Amino acid sequence: MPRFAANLSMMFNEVPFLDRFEAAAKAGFAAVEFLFPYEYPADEIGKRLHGNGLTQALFNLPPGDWKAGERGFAARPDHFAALQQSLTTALPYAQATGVKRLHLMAGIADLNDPKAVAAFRKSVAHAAEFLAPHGLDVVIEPINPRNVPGYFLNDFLFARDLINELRIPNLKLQFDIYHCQIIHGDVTMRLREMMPIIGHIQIASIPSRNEPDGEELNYPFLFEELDRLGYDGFVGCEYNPRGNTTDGLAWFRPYAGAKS
Ligand SMILES: O=C(O)[C@@H](O)C(=O)CO
Ligand SMILES: [Mg+2]
Repeated sequence: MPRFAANLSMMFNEVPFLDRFEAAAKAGFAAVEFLFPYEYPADEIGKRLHGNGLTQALFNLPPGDWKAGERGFAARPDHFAALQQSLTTALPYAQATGVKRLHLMAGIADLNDPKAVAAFRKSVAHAAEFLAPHGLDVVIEPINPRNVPGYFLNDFLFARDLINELRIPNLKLQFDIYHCQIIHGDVTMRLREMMPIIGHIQIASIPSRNEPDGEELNYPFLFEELDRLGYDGFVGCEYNPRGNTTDGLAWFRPYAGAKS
């Protein structure tokens, strides 16, 4: 049975961020993820997480000025110092939560620009090397160009090839099913092929990015497929609830209370 993590950046927005840990635990989640914890002290995040008996599945390294449109530094030539600083900033949060993987965002850059590709390779290798002694994996996530126009990493095949070529043990793929379906389709075959390099999975309905209970994909089939493939990582619920978060959790009832 998949181990679902509530995404606290998108779910439980009925309450302030720090109260979403309790809301997720009460709804039956044993794990959580979120985009960024950096507005809050690391020890407060750790307290809310552990106080509610939750496991932290994932969060992102600092992306730069999000409101100004920055989406990470990894593929941006001349931003290596910012990338290094983002690793240092994230470390206390990783230690406070006990998370085992961090998402390294690529940034706005051109996948066809050799300088951006070289910067991305260097950043990915550096981040993995920096985080390895702390027991942390680095995950990279292809994102569809409708949601983030101009995002560098917009191709699952490029990400797969890079991971396979670099062969860094703690470098893995963040396979967001929502993005995969929009970019490429053929989700089940891609899950089967890429499973050996997958470090984290996320879900949402397509095209609306709501609860995974209808629209374009048959999620119950995909959840069974993850079991058949022996996936034992987390499945992040990275969706915008159609209404009240708890009212939209009928899809989750069969899985609520599963141990992390
Ligand atoms: O899919 C997404 O958008 C996220 O997983 C993310 O990390 C960046 O927005
Ligand atoms: Mg995602």
